[in-house]
Amino acid sequence: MVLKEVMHLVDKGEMLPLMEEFYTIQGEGFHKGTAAYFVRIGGCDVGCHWCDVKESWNAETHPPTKISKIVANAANYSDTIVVTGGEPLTWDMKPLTVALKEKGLKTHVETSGAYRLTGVWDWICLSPKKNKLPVGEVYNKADELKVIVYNKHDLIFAEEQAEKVGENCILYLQPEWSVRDKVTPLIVDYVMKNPKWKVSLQTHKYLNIP
Ligand SMILES: C[S@@+](CC[C@H](N)C(=O)[O-])C[C@H]1O[C@@H](n2cnc3c(N)ncnc32)[C@H](O)[C@@H]1O
Ligand SMILES: Nc1nc2[nH]cc(C(=O)O)c2c(=O)[nH]1
Ligand code: SF4
Ligand SMILES: [Mg+2]
Repeated sequence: MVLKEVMHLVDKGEMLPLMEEFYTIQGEGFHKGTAAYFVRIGGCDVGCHWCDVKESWNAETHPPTKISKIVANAANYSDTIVVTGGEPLTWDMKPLTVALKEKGLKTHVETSGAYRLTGVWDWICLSPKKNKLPVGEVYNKADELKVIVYNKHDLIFAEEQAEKVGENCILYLQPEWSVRDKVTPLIVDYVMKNPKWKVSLQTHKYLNIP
């Protein structure tokens, strides 16, 4: 295919820069402990200094891949597909998610919400970032809010973000991995004092799985 054609298909969400795919256990949030197939889409310009997957940022380093291929492969592994990145909402998620739903698969997304919400989702994990706040309807549509805590100021940010989500949205505080020993006690104390919040850990990192 010529480059222009590929770029056009990526624009339409018919092809996506695929970084990696893997069958694992959802490590974080409400569905932690549940087997799922992860599809990691390249491209993100949010720029979190502690991001644990910086290799995802530059979309040009990840091959544009037809969604039909992604879907056919994913269906072999699990009935639950977690789309992550990078920032999946950089791209139009409608074609991918419609195709996954047509196969009877459950669609979950991990997103910062920094770009317009596209796609048909069974579960939306919104993890807002201070440097590029969520936009539009994602606050109302989020099933879980997962705020990463790097320092104590992030608890104030978490409360501000919790004001914006729907009343049934489940609220999580997750330690930033590199400072987990320092911030986990803060989170534990905060959750006991403010029990509308729950703790989320990156359990896959403790299990040594992807
Ligand atoms: C790599 S991001 C990709 C999806 C999307 N860009 C986002 O940030 O939600 C997947 C999840 O990992 C979280 N995360 C990334 N780096 C982390 C770190 N160092 N410690 C804890 N959580 C982290 C993000 O906040 C997000 O909830
Ligand atoms: N096991 C596992 N669970 C996860 N939950 C969210 C992840 C992500 O990077 O989006 C992730 C991940 O990378 N691995
Ligand atoms: S928004 Fe997500 S992928 Fe992008 S830098 Fe932040 S944690 Fe990493
Ligand atoms: Mg991860």
